[in-house]
Amino acid sequence: MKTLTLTAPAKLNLFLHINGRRADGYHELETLFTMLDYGDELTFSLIKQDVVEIGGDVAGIPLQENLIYRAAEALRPYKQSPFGAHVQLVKKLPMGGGVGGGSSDAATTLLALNTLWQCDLSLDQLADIGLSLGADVPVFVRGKTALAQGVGEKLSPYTLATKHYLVVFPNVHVGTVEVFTHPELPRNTPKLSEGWTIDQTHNDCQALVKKLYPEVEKTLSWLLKYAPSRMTGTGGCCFAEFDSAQAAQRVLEQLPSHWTGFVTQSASESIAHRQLAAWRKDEVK
Ligand SMILES: C[C@](O)(CO)[C@H](O)COP(=O)(O)OP(=O)(O)OC[C@H]1O[C@@H](n2ccc(N)nc2=O)[C@H](O)[C@@H]1O
Ligand SMILES: Nc1ncnc2c1ncn2[C@@H]1O[C@H](COP(=O)(O)OP(=O)(O)OP(=O)(O)O)[C@@H](O)[C@H]1O
Repeated sequence: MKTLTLTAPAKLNLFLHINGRRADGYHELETLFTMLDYGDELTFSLIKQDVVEIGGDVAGIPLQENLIYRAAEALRPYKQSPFGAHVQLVKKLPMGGGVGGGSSDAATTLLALNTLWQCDLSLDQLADIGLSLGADVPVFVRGKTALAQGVGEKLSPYTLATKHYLVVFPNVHVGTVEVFTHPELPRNTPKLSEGWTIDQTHNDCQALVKKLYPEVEKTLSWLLKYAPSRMTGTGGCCFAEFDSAQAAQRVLEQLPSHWTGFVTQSASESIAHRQLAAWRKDEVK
C-alpha cells in the first residue's frame, strides 16, 4: 500500500492590516503570508477499509473536529480509489499560535489525498474546498508567498528574498475569534497604496494581544533586543528576522526556558509542494 510523508509548513503573517468589518462579522484585511521550512509531519497511508483514521499527536481534538479528518472527508465525493487513509501526525506547531498549524494540516491533507485517492482536482478546486475549512487553508494549498486581500481569500503571488527566522511561542494560546470580536481591535487601516514597502506595515492585532496577554509583550520586548520582530497573525507567536541561520540560532540558544522556539527559513514554494513533486517523480520511475 502506498505511503506519503509531507511536512505541513508553518506560515508567518509578515504584516496584518485590518481595513474594515463586513456585515457578517468577517474582516477585510491585507496580509503578507510567507511559508516556513518547518512544520508538522503527516504520513498518509492507504488502508483497505474505506475510513479516515488519525494516529499520533491528536490529544485534545475529537476525530471529527480534526481539520485533517474534515479535509479528508471533504475530498470523499471526488475519490476514485476504493481505499481509506490512515494519517500519522507528528505535531510540531503550537495550536492557537498564529502559525497556521491546523490550516496547514488541512491543506496538506487535501494535497496528499488528492494524489493518493486519484481525485485529480486542480489547485483552484482544492483551494475552494480549503476555504470552506478555514480562511488560511487556500494559501497553504497554493503554497507560495502571497499577498492576501478581501477576507483573506484573494491571493496574489509576491516575491521575497529568503530570510531566517526565530519563531517564539510565548506559551499562551490566543483565540482568533477572541481577537477578531474584541471591541478595542483597530479596524481602520487604509488599504495599501501603489508602491508600498514592508517598512510601512504593521500588525493591527499586536497592541491588543500584547495588552490581553502580557507574555506576548514580554516575548516581543525580549526579541526586539536582538532583531526586528513582530507578532504573526492573531498571535501569540512572535518572529524575529535575521540574515543568517547562525545569527538566529545564537539568539535561540539564549531563549528563556519558559518559552519555546525554532529557527527556520522562509521558502518561496512550500516544503509540502516540493516533497510532493519529488514523490511523484519517484512514482513514475
Ligand atoms: C487572521 C489570520 O490568522 C491571518 O492569517 C486568518 O485570516 C485567520 O484564519 P483562520 O484561523 O483560518 O480563520 P477562520 O477559522 O476562517 O476564522 C476564525 C474566526 O476569525 C474571524 N475572522 C477570520 C478571518 C477574517 N478575514 N475575518 C474574521 O473576522 C472570524 O471571527 C472567524 O470566526
Ligand atoms: N490538526 C489540527 N491541528 C491544530 N489545530 C487543529 C487541528 N484540527 C483542528 N484544530 C483546531 O483549530 C484551532 C486553531 O489551530 P491553528 O493551529 O491553526 O491555530 P493558529 O495557528 O492560531 O491559526 P491561524 O494563524 O490560522 O489563526 C485549534 O485550537 C484546534 O482546536
